[in-house]
Amino acid sequence: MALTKIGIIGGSGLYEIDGLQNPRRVDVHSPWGAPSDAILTGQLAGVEMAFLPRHGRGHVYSPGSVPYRANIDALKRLGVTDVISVSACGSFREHMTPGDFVIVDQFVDRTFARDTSFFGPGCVGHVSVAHPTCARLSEACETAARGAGVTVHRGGTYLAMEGPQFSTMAESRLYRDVWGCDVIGMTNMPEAKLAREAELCYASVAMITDFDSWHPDHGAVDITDIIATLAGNADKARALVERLPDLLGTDRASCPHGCDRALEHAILTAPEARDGQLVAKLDAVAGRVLT
Ligand SMILES: CSC[C@H]1O[C@H](OP(=O)(O)O)[C@H](O)[C@@H]1O
Ligand SMILES: Nc1ncnc2[nH]cnc12
Repeated sequence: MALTKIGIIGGSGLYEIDGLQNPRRVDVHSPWGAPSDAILTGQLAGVEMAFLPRHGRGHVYSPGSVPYRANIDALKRLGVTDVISVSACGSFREHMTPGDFVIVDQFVDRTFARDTSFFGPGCVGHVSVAHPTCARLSEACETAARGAGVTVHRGGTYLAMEGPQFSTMAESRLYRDVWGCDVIGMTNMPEAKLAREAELCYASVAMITDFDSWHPDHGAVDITDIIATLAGNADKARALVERLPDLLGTDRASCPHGCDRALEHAILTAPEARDGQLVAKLDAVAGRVLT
């Protein structure tokens, strides 16, 4: 039985968490580059925790320049077993209002200028992302959010856009009316795909800040409105995080949905045809199946 280590990736507005015992900032060296920031580690109610602000402290990285591969590799390297992504997002649904949280379970990936995989020439791997989030971890996030008094919606499709500009009204209506998406953000892809490649359970907590640009009564998305909602959302996210250790426990059985075995039959490149340099970089992410 492994030990639980909860990794929190904090999005816009969530740059710190508090209350950790033995807090330490760790600079993790990853072969995939420098992570967004030092990773804050410690324990909460006896459970190991790691916190990484996605955009870095001071919000340095734009959604397209976040070092997603380094971030996921660094969390894996630290022994994280469960990743909870916390993100600001716009809503496409009347009943999902600013201040509500959505436990995302599907994505439409419209990003196009990011490194989307740890695998490549010399080590080709294909994982399934049909179910890109972990139902067990999502359940814990829903329970934690309800316990924290947050209005929470279980299940929703997140449109991941490239950004950094917000959508046009035509795009907003397309994503909502034609594609059936529920929320929109700029960061959960390729993060969720990379977490699956790294055999990490991944859940996404989307914190609504606005109605994007489709809503006749709300007009265009406005960054000042978003910023006004972010601080309250971040306090709720901290209250959610505080409840996770009790829900997940210290001992961790293997994932009932197979997230931690995603690479079992994923690598197609024959051992003798593999690129040694790439295989070396994959030590943390895929060492379990490559050695
Ligand atoms: C704050 S406005 C747009 C910005 O907020 C979201 O960031 P994150 O997903 O890291 O919370 C969105 O994706 C954009 O990056
Ligand atoms: N409307 C929106 N579109 C994309 N990312 C967002 N983050 C917060 N609100 C957003």
